[in-house]
Amino acid sequence: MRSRFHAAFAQLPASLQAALQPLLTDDHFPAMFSAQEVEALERQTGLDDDALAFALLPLAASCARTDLSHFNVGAVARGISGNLYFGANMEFAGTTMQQTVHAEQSAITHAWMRGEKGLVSITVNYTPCGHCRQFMNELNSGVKLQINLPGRKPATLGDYLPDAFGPRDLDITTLLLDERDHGFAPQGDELNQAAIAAANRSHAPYSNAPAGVALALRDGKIICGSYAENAAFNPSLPPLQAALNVLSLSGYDYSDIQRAVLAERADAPLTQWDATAATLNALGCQNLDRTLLD
Ligand SMILES: O=c1ccn([C@H]2C[C@H](O)[C@@H](CO)O2)c(=O)[nH]1
Ligand SMILES: [Zn+2]
Repeated sequence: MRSRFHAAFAQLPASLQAALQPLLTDDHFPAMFSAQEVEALERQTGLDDDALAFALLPLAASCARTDLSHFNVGAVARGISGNLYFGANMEFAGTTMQQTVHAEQSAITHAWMRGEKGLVSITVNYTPCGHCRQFMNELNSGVKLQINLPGRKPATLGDYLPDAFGPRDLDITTLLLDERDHGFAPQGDELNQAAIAAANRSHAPYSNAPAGVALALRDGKIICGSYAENAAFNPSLPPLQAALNVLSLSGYDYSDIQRAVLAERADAPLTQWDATAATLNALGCQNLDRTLLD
């Protein structure tokens, strides 16, 4: 089991420890459980869906990277597939506040990057900030998304974000987690193709500037991130953040990154290039290439 989990794991109920132990042995445990694993965990522990998600929060929160705040937020998203996905906040020293990934954004984009098509609920150990409520309002689950917080009755996004501004106000009908293919043809080596595939899945209806990042790790693994725009623009999540999120949740470190590729349109009104290069630089990676979508 990765060392990050040790302290949180030790605090879990004994029955949950026993059920989880065999699933956590790999240092690169994917920070998610399939519907089948969830069913087995519930059978072995007697916990129901929501109780299991709450019980897993300390483990999710232990994935946080909070050099600035030391305030670890954990989230567990449940997909319509029945899978559970961890999320945790990430802060990036040497960059800007704007690069921060919130735990709720982390769980949501994690689910998306693993192919989930919609979310049923999100369980969080602190009340979601306004930025996260707005980020969640981009999802195809809409205001029906269930939000579970410690000590509160289950409520919906609609309860937490009344009178919301969202995609419909800008006449956008393709929502976050909807299946999307921008249709750019694969080109270049495997890493370039992975970045293009990530860009093809990106949610960029406001700028029409699809973008994706692929990271090649020293062990040969490739991790991808797709750009997720938001109707309110600022809560958008850059493609590098989406990739670093999966990397970190999967038990890798920034020093495991060997090479990165950003895929974006040459003639797009926005570019991810400078921000991607700056953040990667701060993480000690200078090996970034750009592949142009056409
Ligand atoms: O809803 C919230 C509020 C804050 N944070 C994180 C962001 C930052 O890393 C730290 C302090 O705000 O907590 C979240 O993850 N979710
Ligand atoms: Zn937040």
